[in-house]
Amino acid sequence: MSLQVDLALERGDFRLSVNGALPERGVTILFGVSGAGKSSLLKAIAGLQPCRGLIRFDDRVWQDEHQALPAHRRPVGLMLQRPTLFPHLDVAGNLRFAARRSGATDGRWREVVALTELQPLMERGVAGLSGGEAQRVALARALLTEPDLLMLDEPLSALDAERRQALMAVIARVGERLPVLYVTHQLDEVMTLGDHLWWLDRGGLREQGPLAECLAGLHGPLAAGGQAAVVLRTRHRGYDERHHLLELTLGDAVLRLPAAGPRGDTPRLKVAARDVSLALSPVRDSSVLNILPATVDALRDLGHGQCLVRLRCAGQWLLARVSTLSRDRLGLRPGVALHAQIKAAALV
Ligand SMILES: Nc1ncnc2c1ncn2[C@@H]1O[C@H](COP(=O)(O)OP(=O)(O)OP(=O)(O)O)[C@@H](O)[C@H]1O
Repeated sequence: MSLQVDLALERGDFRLSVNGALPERGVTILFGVSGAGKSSLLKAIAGLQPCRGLIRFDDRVWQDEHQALPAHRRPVGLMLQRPTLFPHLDVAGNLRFAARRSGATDGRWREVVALTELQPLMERGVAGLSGGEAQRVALARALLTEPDLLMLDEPLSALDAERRQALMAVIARVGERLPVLYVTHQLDEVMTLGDHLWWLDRGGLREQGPLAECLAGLHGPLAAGGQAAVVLRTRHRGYDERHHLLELTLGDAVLRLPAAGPRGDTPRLKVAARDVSLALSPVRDSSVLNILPATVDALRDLGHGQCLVRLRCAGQWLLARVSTLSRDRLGLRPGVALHAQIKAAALV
C-alpha cells in the first residue's frame, strides 16, 4: 500500500468519513456523483483542507492526532478542478515555480513540456488562456513537482478529443510508476485509465478495489447510474485486412471489432451491458460476430421490466441487460450455461 487514510471532516452540513488505501501504483478512479465529497477528499489528503484522523504514505505519517504536515511538505502533485495558476507569471513562470520546488531536471522539464504540448504557449500570460490550455499548464505543473502521489480532479474536462487521448496515455504512463488518484465522471476515462476504483457516496467510501471487479458488481457505481459496463482484458490475435477487423482473444473465444489498422497491444475492451444479448444455444445464422460461452452468476431486477445479469466468461465478468420477459423465457438463473452475443460495432 502507498497512501492510507482514515480521516473525517465537516463542511457545513456535509460530513466526509473515508477509510481507504491506494495500491503502490496504478490509476485509482475516484468516482462519485456531484457533491459526494471528491474534491474535499483530495484537498484533505494534500493538506489544503483541515481534517481529523490519519494520513500516511508508505511509512511516513503526514497527519495523525499529534501533528499535520503543511501542504508544501507533502510530496503531492495536485491538480484541482478549477486550477489556480499564478496570474502575475506567464506559462513558463508558472512551470518554473513548480520545477524549482521539486528540483526537476532540464530533461524532465523538456519531457513534460513536450507531453503537454505547451511550447507554443510558454510566453503567454495565464489570464488569457482557454480552459483547456489552463488545464494543460496545471497538469504540467503537477507532473513537474515530481510527486510521490499524483491527484487529479477532472483534469481533461476542457480538452478536445485528440488531446484527451494523448494525455490519458501520459497519465497512464505516470501510473506505472506511482499511485494516481483521478477524479472523473467520463466513462471513457474510467475504462481507459482505471486500474482501481474508490467509489465515494455521500461522504463515505462505498467500495474500493480492482476496477474490473467493482464494475462487474450488480450494485456497482455504473449499474446504479443505469450505465452498467465492464472492462475485459483481452489478448491481441491478429488483424483481418479484408474486413478491417481487429481480432482479440478472450480465453478460447475470438472477439472481432472494427479497427482502421492492426494494433499490437493487449487492449482493454469496454462492454456495456445494454450491448450484450443472450441465447441458450450458439446462433449460427446471425450477423452478430462475437459469441462467447458464459455461465449465469447472479441476477438483479432493475425494475420497469429490466434485469441485469452477471456472467462468468473465460475467467472474467460480463454484464448483460435484458428484459424480465427474456429472463423468464430463457429460464435464466445462477448456473445456467448460455452464449453471450456482442455486436462488433458496440466494441469500437
Ligand atoms: N466551503 C464550504 N462550505 C460548506 N459546504 C461546502 C464547502 N465546500 C464544499 N461544501 C459541500 O461539501 C460537499 C462536498 O463537496 P465537494 O466539492 O467535495 O464534492 P465533489 O464530489 O467534489 O463534487 P463535484 O463533482 O460537483 O465537484 C457538497 O455538499 C458541498 O456543497
